[in-house]
Amino acid sequence: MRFLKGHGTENDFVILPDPDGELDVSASLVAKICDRRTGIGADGVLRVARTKQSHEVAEQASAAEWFMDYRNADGSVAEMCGNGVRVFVRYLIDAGLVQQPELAVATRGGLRKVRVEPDGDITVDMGRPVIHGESVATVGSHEYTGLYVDMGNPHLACAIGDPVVQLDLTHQPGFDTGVFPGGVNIELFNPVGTSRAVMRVFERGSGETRSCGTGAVATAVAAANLSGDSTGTWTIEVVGGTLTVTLDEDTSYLSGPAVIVASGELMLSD
Ligand SMILES: N[C@@H](CCC[C@H](N)C(=O)O)C(=O)O
Repeated sequence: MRFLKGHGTENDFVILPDPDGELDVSASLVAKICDRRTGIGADGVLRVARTKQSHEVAEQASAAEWFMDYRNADGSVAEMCGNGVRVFVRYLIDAGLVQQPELAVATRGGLRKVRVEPDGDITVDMGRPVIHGESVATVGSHEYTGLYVDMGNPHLACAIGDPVVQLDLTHQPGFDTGVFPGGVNIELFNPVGTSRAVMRVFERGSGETRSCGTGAVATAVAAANLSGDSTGTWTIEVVGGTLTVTLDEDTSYLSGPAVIVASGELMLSD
């Protein structure tokens, strides 16, 4: 099985090209691939499939040739991955599968329009964030109140007083399973000056990662909400780099780098 490896601000992915829909990618195979000691190591897997051959998203086939079949490191599926879709498009361009700098990608969370910028950064129209109110995350003995933001996938973005760099995120933070029965991605952030935040994230299905695109947008939404805004451009500093989030009346945009760093033949099997 051919694979590539890429990352967006160090949120890293194994890419499995599957243009003819031939791969049987089970949850256990994904977990083996993502294992950082016995596999390739990644936060998730991006299977590159044709939308028309993918029954889950077949209704998007008239608008998007390619479907980003995203899996978390534990093998679970997720609706959307903001950094994943940027790396996915970097792969499509590098592989010569698309030529134009603007295209739509099918995801379980719906169609996402993507643009390759002249400087090489990749911008995704992430859709309109939906705010569902407040909930609480627990890290160690500390409780942090945050905003439940739906980005196609669920997020709880908490502004905290403690420096995020000092948090111990080696264990799953607590959350209200009544509010998030399917789990949640938890962002903890420190607002810094105007329109900037430093963020760490504990992702559903992957644990702490060095960046999360949907989480960066959720963080911008929560940070803007704290300052009484709903629009503007935010710089989100993540462990693996810097992402730019723009919120406007109707939608949100995520921009940042995305690179492919390796390719090879996978010798793992189920
Ligand atoms: N890292 C991603 C989000 C991946 C999915 C997430 N773990 C979930 O289960 O919802 C991003 O960049 O958005």
